[in-house]
Amino acid sequence: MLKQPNTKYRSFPKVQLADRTWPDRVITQAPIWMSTDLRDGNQALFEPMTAERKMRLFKKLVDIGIKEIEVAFPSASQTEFDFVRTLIDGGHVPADVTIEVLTQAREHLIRRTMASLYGARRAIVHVYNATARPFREIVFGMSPDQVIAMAVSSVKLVRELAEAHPKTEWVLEYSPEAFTGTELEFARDICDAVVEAWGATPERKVILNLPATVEMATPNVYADQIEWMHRNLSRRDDIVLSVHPHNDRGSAIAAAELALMAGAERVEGCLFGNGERTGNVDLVTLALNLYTQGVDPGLDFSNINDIARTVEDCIRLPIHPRHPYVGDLVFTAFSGSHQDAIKKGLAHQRPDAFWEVPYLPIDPADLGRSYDAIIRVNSQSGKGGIAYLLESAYGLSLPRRLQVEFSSVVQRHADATGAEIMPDELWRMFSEEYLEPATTIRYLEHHLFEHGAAQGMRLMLETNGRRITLMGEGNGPIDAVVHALGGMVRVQSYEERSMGQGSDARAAAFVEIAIDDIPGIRYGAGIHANIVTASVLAIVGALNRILNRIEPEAREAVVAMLEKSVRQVA
Ligand SMILES: CC(=O)SCCNC(=O)CCNC(=O)[C@H](O)C(C)(C)COP(=O)(O)OP(=O)(O)OC[C@H]1O[C@@H](n2cnc3c(N)ncnc32)[C@H](O)[C@@H]1OP(=O)(O)O
Ligand SMILES: CC(C)C(=O)C(=O)O
Repeated sequence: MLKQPNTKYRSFPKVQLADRTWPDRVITQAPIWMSTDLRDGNQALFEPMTAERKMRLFKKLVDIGIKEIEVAFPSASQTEFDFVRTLIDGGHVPADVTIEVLTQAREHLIRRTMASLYGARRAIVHVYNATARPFREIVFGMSPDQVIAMAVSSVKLVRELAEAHPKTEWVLEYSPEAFTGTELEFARDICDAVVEAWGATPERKVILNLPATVEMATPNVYADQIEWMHRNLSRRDDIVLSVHPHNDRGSAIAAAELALMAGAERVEGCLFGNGERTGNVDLVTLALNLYTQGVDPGLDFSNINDIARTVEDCIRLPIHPRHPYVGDLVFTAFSGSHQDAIKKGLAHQRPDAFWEVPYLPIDPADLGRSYDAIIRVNSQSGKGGIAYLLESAYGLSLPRRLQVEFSSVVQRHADATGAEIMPDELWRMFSEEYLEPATTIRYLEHHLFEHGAAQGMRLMLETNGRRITLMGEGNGPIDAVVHALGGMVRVQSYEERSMGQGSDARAAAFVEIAIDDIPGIRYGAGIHANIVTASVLAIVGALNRILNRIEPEAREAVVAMLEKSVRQVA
């Protein structure tokens, strides 16, 4: 790259529009949407779509609710021409949908283009010629007046051919191609001439489409250009002002939004931003941006995954996993603080309240996406995401401090493997760590019985291959177990939850214990149909987890104390 890029590139000139009004405007209604997936999108593919794929995508666009669809460049090939004929002759165009086709401003191409449309109920004929100086001078070798004459004579020819076929409702669209690089006065003059040549009226408007054929500047400059045109076109009431942003600088969405604020009423683009080079503006993102501001886009993306798969299959290009609203990863949080906030936000969100879940600009359910995939766990995840996955996949809700304890277990595993951890893997780790820890002391069975005002507990365990029976009593089962264990165990916290519902319901007990003279506090968990059994399992589990972390001699000392308890009680 150059050390001094200013020797090769220069900044885009400002538009003289000191009293611009668009910065204060808010978009309050959806524009007219025009999909050019089957034309601009199609011309940007390794291989153009087959007629079958074009038809499939056409039907999907109709399902979404798009009412104006540019279906072909009929003079480019027989396939393109035939596709338009099939749509018309096969009766595939719904009554509320208008098909559109594109043609250069050249007589033989216009005649062929019009022939493709005869018999249509309503059709938009889209004529274009480039208007920027390099095109005028280098491509066409024409003066500005000659370029205007080219546009005007083409429009007159379309008008003449249209008038010869009055059964069709004809709409003219004109694009000064390369508008963003065209002097604004010249763009206005050629557009005014076209409007005049078509004989436009407020009832028979011309669509004037001002393309960012190449996105050349920041979006505010495009907005200024659109507002300038909006204010300076001589017959604004006879015009539907349309924009066609490309994404060369990556800001097509912003450019389209600012253009709407600046006076545009119609947007041309493609689903998920397919199109020449870096693509056309993405109609899905634009529409859903409106939706998240409370504006009905008039388009239906309730099953966005199905739309995405159809588009990918038709155009044979993948959608990026981080593409707004649709990418596989956009409703996913890997990092701990995001997971924590999303988990809390989802729990806090009421169905009838304004959407307010941190990090999620839209409710994934509105797009037919599931919450399950929102949180995923890898080495950057924290306790919140881990807890969310265990709860959503297994109905297991962990106490907060247990979440902290278990997340360090998960963290070690994630660091070692470097991979994402799926819910079944999390469950396996949780089971190994808490439900089936390596055992010094094995639970066999217990009997709980009334013992006067107290509860008595006979607890059978196995240590070193020997069965021992301990007796205890207390003011409840937990107290009785602690007593049976000789009082060396102190319960720091106890929580129980239910897992599942009805006859399948099980109890989950979580106990946090400490042992006298042994450092560390550990959780144990027990899951069982019987809550007392779950609690006993949790205490024995926690005991084992502590014993697993200490020296063998200390462990033996604890076991010896237990066996001593047997003698004392028995
Ligand atoms: C920004 C856009 O997306 S514009 C749409 C682009 N899409 C397409 O081009 C669709 C596929 N194109 C094609 O199949 C062919 O280019 C055709 C059928 C349209 C034309 O083919 P050809 O007649 O062989 O011309 P070619 O492709 O070489 O185009 C260059 C000629 O078109 C002229 N031209 C280019 N754009 C226009 C225009 N909008 N209006 C009038 N003439 C034009 C050029 O000046 C050049 O003319 P010249 O040969 O007299 O110098
Ligand atoms: C023909 C026009 C609208 C076009 O595709 C462009 O300028 O990008």
